Parts: sequence; C-alpha cells; structure tokens
Amino acid sequence: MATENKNLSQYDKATIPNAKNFRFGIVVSEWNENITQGLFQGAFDAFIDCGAIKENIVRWNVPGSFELIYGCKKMQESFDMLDAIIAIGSVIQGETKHFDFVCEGVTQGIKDLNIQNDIPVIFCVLTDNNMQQSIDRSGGKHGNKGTEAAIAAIKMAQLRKDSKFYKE
Ligand SMILES: Nc1c(NC[C@H](O)[C@H](O)[C@H](O)CO)[nH]c(=O)[nH]c1=O
Ligand SMILES: CC(=O)[C@@H](O)COP(=O)(O)O
Repeated sequence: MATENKNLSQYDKATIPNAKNFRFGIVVSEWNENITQGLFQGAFDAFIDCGAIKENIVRWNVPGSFELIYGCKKMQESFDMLDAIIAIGSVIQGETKHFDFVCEGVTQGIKDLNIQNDIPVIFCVLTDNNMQQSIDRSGGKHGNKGTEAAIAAIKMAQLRKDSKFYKE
C-alpha cells in the first residue's frame, strides 16, 4: 500500500504495548533539518502518548543520513539497556546519483545493525524525490513517518522482551 493510501500518524493505542518501562534511543540526521526535526517530534510525541517517560528517551545527532549507521552502532554499544533505536533521516533527490548511493548505503547499513546486534533499529529515513514529498510525510498531508517509527519501536521492544522470556 502506498503512503498516499495510509496516514502515517494513525494508530490504535489498544493494539500497542504500554511503553512506560521501555528505554529508547533516537539518532537524528542534520541534513534537511526542517524535515528531520518534524520526524523526531512525531516520534517523541508518540512515545509519550503511549506511556514512555521522557527521561527514558535519548537523542543523538549526526551530520547526514549516511552517518546514521555509525551513530546507531555506537548507540547500541554505549547503551545496552535500550530497548529500541530509531534512525531518522531525510534524503532528497539531487542532480546526481549520490541520492541512490546514500539511500542504498544507509538502508543496507541499518539492516546490518539489526542482524549483527540485539537492539532493534527502526528505519525512519525518508527517500523522496522532492521537498514537498518530505513535508507531506513529516507531519503533512500523509501524516508523520516519525510517529509510525515510534509505534514500530514499541512493538519491536515488546517482541525483544517476549523473546527473552521464552529463552530463559
Ligand atoms: N544529500 C543528502 C545527504 N548527503 C550527505 C550524506 O548523508 C553524508 O552525510 C555525506 O555523504 C558525508 O558522509 N544526506 C542526507 O541525509 N540527505 C540528503 O539529502
Ligand atoms: C542525496 C544527495 O546527496 C543529493 O541531495 C546531493 O545533491 P546532488 O546530487 O545534486 O549533488
């Protein structure tokens, strides 16, 4: 289903675990900061709405989306008590193929972090053709992908917790 057929900000709290006992990390790219700050606010507000405590949410900034890989890796290593991490970025097509390489690189890098380490990293990186598409998806007409990412982070934190129960 394309985003245009699904509002990114809609969620049913009855289907989401309470986040009061979870601790979250958010790594935010500074490229297209007007977009990434909107994504961050959407994620932060959704965490609080679902019961998270603001003191249990840690934020780091990185220069660009490509640096989300290293930033999330260091956050996994530095805060082993985190239950989930969100990687927030906004990549917008320019004149060259650089867009393709940044998008593919950060996608593969974050995928690898989910395979190699135990703290889930949620992919909240917009890869848009133009600024309007990014505006529409960071609190505009299509909702906020940051909100969607926070809900995914809560659900993955719960899955991770449940999986440890069965292992013990
Ligand atoms: N053009 C965009 C970039 N480019 C920068 C890279 O992410 C990276 O910081 C640089 O190549 C140095 O390693 N980053 C974005 O997040 N968004 C863009 O639109
Ligand atoms: C995603 C990018 O790195 C891109 O926006 C940079 O723009 P350009 O391809 O015109 O150099």
